[in-house]
Amino acid sequence: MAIRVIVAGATGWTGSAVAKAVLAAEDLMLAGAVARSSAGRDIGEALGGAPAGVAVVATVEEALRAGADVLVDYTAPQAVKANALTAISAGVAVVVGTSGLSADDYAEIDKAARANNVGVFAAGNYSITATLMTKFALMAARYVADVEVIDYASGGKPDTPSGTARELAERLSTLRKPATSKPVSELGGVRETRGGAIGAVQVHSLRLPGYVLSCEAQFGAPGERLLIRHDAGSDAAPYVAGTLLAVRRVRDEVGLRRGLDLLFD
Ligand SMILES: NC(=O)C1=CN([C@@H]2O[C@H](COP(=O)(O)OP(=O)(O)OC[C@H]3O[C@@H](n4cnc5c(N)ncnc54)[C@H](OP(=O)(O)O)[C@@H]3O)[C@@H](O)[C@H]2O)C=CC1
Ligand SMILES: O=C(O)C1=N[C@H](C(=O)O)C[C@H](O)C1
Repeated sequence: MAIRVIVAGATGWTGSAVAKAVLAAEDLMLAGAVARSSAGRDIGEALGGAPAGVAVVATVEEALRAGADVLVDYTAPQAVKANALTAISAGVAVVVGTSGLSADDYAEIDKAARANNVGVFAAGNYSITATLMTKFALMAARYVADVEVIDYASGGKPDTPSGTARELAERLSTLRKPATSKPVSELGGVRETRGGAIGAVQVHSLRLPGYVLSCEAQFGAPGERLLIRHDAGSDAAPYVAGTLLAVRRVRDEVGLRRGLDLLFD
């Protein structure tokens, strides 16, 4: 039987690519589409194609009324947590694409998922090459103590750091050896220029026209540096396959799992 999928943010840059892929996949069924400004329209037509027989609704609560197995969220940082908790409390598994959630937010989502016997999957970045960046950086962190993360995005990105950088810093923190640089708290001058700490890793976010989203882990050792970097282009296609992989696997476990690499191996 096809997996019934609701896409929240179905008219957006990423959500529209995911919704089209769900409509095209034989083992998936688009059970709902959420977006406020297109509410009432057929999602196929809203995306510039043939009618799909699914009306866009303004909220996840409304979409859940038709029944679903998995909610995919590509909305906005201020909407994603409530959407995820709403789906979880209805017993529906969740794939989180939207960025902006903190470690505390994820702990709350995990607790709710376990209480409701539901699976949740989240990845700061569903692209395969971005996931490889994280994997390679985690490998390097086993051998090199000093690492900082730099996050580049367009000026309009509403959250900082990016979901990609946040997840990378959180995961590097789990392997982090003591840094050799002076502690930020002991520095004179403008301390904010040293970035913000996520776990044990300093993260620096640049917001400039010309970037889509890039993320790099910079490792330093005496006399040398290693740069591991991912650059996203202006097409949402790289996120689709990873998102659908998570949709197909999210109901296999209870509670939250984070990082697309967990599904690679
Ligand atoms: N993990 C990953 O690999 C990736 C993560 N992202 C993240 O996904 C998120 C979305 O990015 P992007 O696709 O560029 O965003 P867009 O702004 O292009 O699209 C957002 C979509 O969500 C809808 N939306 C926004 N707010 C709400 C709300 N409160 N309730 C219901 N629907 C809402 C919008 O429609 P309307 O305004 O009409 O409601 C629109 O359909 C961002 O946080 C981004 O960082 C993006 C790409 C990859
Ligand atoms: O806001 C975006 O555009 C993107 N955000 C994601 C993030 O916050 O890491 C990743 C994606 O490359 C695009």
